[in-house]
Amino acid sequence: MDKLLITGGNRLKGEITVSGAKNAALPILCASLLTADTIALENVPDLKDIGTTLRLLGQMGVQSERGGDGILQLNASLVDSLEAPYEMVKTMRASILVLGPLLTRFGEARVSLPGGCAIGQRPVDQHIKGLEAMGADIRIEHGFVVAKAKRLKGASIRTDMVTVTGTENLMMAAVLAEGRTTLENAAREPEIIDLAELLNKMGARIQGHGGDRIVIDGVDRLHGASHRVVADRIEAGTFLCAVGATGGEIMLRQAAPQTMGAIIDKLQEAGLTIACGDDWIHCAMSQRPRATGFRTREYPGFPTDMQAQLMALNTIADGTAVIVENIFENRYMHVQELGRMGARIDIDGHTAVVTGVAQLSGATVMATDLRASASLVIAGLAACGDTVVERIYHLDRGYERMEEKLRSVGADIQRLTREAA
Ligand SMILES: CC(=O)N[C@H]1[C@@H](OP(=O)(O)OP(=O)(O)OC[C@H]2O[C@@H](n3ccc(=O)[nH]c3=O)[C@H](O)[C@@H]2O)O[C@H](CO)[C@@H](O)[C@@H]1O
Ligand SMILES: C=C(OP(=O)(O)O)C(=O)O
Repeated sequence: MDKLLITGGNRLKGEITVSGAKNAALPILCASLLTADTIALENVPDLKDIGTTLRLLGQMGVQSERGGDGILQLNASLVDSLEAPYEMVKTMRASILVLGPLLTRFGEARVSLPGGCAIGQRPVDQHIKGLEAMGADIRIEHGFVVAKAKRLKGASIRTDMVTVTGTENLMMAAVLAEGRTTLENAAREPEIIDLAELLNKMGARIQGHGGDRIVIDGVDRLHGASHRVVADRIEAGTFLCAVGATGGEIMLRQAAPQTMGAIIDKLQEAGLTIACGDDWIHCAMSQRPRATGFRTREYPGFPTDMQAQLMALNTIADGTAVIVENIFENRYMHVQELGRMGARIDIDGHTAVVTGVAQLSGATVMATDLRASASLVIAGLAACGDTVVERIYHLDRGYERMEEKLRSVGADIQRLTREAA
């Protein structure tokens, strides 16, 4: 298993190009199931989760090809399997996003229930409840969601909580349903807007995306389209936290600062100097970070996917920060590992109290999930001495060439491959 070896202490300086958003690209790839025409996608990041999704779609019969220009073409005219097997779903919960598209276009789907996960239970009951409201017959059989419907019918659906992939699944199901669907309490994340924009280019009739009430008028068929995936706000935020922790100055190119309001506000509170243009973010840090408490919330609140990274910054801040994780019940797996590097963090339920220390010390630590891994990298960059981050396959799920990007701005970080490790 690959590891990262980081020698801390280097200030970061230079330019990084932000990749396309994993969490926008995953539902968008699944949206290719909605039409027999070709979908052409620009800015799809090269990630393990993208590879897994392409394999999942491939075994259903979707053809995909990435051209020399980086554009990914998907064609779902020859779909001959309507099943998402456990082997794939277990490594990537977003596989549940094939459920809505398969059911609405083909009238049938068999998708393995996602397995247990390090950050919490993450049930899919709201996806199921919404599809049932649209007339689907859904059973849980042998660990699979088995769904059938002649043609889905538009419905008024209010989810019990705000769910990102739930909103995406139901939105994709509704585009080919008969009549109007209204999604109340919908998620407002930029990735939902990105998906809705692609679907509208394909001929869907969606309004209100970006708000908490999305109205979808079903159409009989969708056609091909081209789309550029929105920039990854979590990747960009992770690099900003890294500069906050090491000091220095970086320019992020091809970023989407307009999707990062809560992240930028908090990092400014922590002492970073940040300037933004339409698609760039410049940030500089020349002082010890200030302790910055926050509560994770649905968009436009502070994202849970940035909680671990901003916590890492707080471990070396001046003062004490109170952090509350409101979205997932078990998303503090990084705390123990940060503690091995000298961080002082007390957990009580959903609340973490972080008392900044003057310096972390490098250690061997284990990544437990995607953003936990990113927090350990940030801590390693700021620590004195060597840090080895093990099990970085989690990191590879969601960060494109992270160590190369960090090395290009002066970090001392290298990947130890299985043979070398
Ligand atoms: C691929 C993708 O986009 N993943 C993101 C998505 O995950 P994901 O879409 O899985 O997260 P949700 O927004 O659905 O989860 C929010 C909360 O609702 C609960 N819930 C959700 C659905 C449901 O049917 N029942 C239920 O109880 C979840 O357990 C969680 O406590 O949004 C999360 C919250 O911003 C992010 O951390 C993930 O990075
Ligand atoms: C939790 C995340 O992803 P997923 O929903 O794919 O597990 C994430 O991107 O931080």
